[in-house]
Amino acid sequence: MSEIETRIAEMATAARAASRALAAMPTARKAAALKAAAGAIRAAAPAILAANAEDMKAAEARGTSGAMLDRLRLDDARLEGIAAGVEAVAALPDPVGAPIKGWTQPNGLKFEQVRVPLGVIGIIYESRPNVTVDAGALCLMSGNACILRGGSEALSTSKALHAAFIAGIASESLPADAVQLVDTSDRAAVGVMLGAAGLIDIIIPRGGKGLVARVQSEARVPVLAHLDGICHVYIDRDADADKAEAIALNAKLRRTGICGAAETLLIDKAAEATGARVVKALLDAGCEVRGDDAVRAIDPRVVAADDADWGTEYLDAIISAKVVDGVGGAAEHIARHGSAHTESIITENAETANRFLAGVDSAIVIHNASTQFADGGEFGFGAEIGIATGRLHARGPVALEGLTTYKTVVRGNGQVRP
Ligand SMILES: NC(=O)C1=CN([C@@H]2O[C@H](COP(=O)(O)OP(=O)(O)OC[C@H]3O[C@@H](n4cnc5c(N)ncnc54)[C@H](OP(=O)(O)O)[C@@H]3O)[C@@H](O)[C@H]2O)C=CC1
Ligand SMILES: N[C@@H](CCC(=O)OP(=O)(O)O)C(=O)O
Repeated sequence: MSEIETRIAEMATAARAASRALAAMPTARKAAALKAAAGAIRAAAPAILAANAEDMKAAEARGTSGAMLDRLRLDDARLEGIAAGVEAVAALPDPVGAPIKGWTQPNGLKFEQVRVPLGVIGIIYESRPNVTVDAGALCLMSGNACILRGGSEALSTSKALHAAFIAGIASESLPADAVQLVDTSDRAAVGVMLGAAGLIDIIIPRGGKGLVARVQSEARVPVLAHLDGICHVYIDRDADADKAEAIALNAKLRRTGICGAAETLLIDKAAEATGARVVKALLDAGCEVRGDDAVRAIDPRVVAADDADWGTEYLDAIISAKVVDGVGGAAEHIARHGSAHTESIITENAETANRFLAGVDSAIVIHNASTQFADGGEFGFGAEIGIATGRLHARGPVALEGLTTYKTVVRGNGQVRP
C-alpha cells in the first residue's frame, strides 16, 4: 500500500466509527456541536483570514483568473456568512429517523420507511472555502461522517476552517473524526478515494471536466455527481421581452463563475425581436456572444460559434447563442449538449412552459426565472453540498435529505411466511 492509500484507509476507518456514533446521536447534541463550531469559526477569524491571504497570494502569483480569485477570497462578511450557515443547518429539522411512508399488509405486518444516513461520504470539491464548512455541517447534521478533499488552491484556508470546526464539535464531545480533511494537494488522494470501495460509502465529486473524466474512469465507489453546469436559457415566441432581458442578463452575468450561470442562450425562431433585444443587451453589458449564422445576423459584434461552443462551460462573460425551432428544438439541443444541471424557459404561455418543464430532463427546470437560483440557500435548504447532476436519489441542490437513504422497519405480532 502506498503512503496515501494507508492514510485514506486510516481516515475511513476512523470515519466509520464516528459515523456509527453520529447515526444514533440525538438531534440536540448535533445541533449544540454545530453551534459550537460556528462560535469556534468566529473566534478563529484572524487565523482563517491569514490562511486565506496566503492562498490568495499564491493564486495571484500563478495568474489565477478574476472569477476564480473571487471564489477563493474570504473577508469578514463572507466568514460571518459561513458561521451563520452552520447555525442555520443546526436549526433545520433532523432528517435521521424521519418517516417517509408507512403501510400495513393484509397479514397485519406494519411497514415504515425511515431516513438513515448514507454512512461515510467522500467529497471532492473545488477551491471555494465555504464548501469545507457547509459540507461538514450538512454531513454531521444528517448523521454522516465525511472525508473532505478540497481544491488545492484553497488548502491553507480549508485547513484553518477545518481546525476551527472540529475544535468546536470536540468541545461538545463529538468525535473529531466525524469531519476529516485530506491535508495534501496530491491528486493521488482523489484516485484512492474513488477506489475506496467498502471504506467510503459514496463519493460526491463537485467540479468540472477534469474531475468528471477521472471519476468516470476510476470510480469504484458509488458516485453522487455534482458536475459541470452547461445551463441554458430558452426564449420562447410567447416570452415577455422585459422578463427575457432581465432574466438572461442575470442568468449569465450575475456571477459568471458559478455552475448555475447560463452558458447558452436558445432563441425561438419565432421570437426574433425579443431575441435580438436580449443579444444586444448582453453585448452592451460587456458579454461576448458566440452565435450561429442567425444570431450573427442580429449584430456585427456577435462572433461565430463553432461546434465546441455548445458544450463549453465558459464560467466567464461569454455566452453561446443559437436560434432553434420552438420548445421542441430547445429541448433537443439541451438533451444533446447540456449537462443535466439547470435550464430555464421564458414564456407567458403556460402550455409551452409545461412542455419544457416536462420534456427537459435536467436536475432543475425553471419557468420565467434565472438559472442562478440553482442553490440550496435559494431553495430554502439552509446550505448545500452542491447541485447534483447525476441520476441517483438526489438531484439539484443537495442538503440534509439528499444525504440520507432509508431503511424499512417491519413490525409484526408473530407472522410467519406461508
Ligand atoms: N454541480 C455543482 O454543484 C458544482 C459544480 N462546479 C463545477 O466545478 C467547475 C469549476 O471548478 P474547478 O476548480 O475548475 O473544478 P475542478 O474540477 O478543476 O476541481 C474540483 C476538484 O477536483 C479535483 N480534480 C480536478 N481534476 C482532477 C483530476 N484529473 N484528478 C484528480 N483530482 C482532480 C481538484 O483538485 P485540484 O485542486 O488538484 O485541482 C478539485 O479538488 C465548473 O465546471 C463548475 O460548474 C462547481 C461548483 C458546484
Ligand atoms: N450554488 C452556489 C454556488 C455553487 C458554485 O457554482 O460554486 P463554484 O463553481 O465553486 O463557484 C450559488 O449559486 O451561489
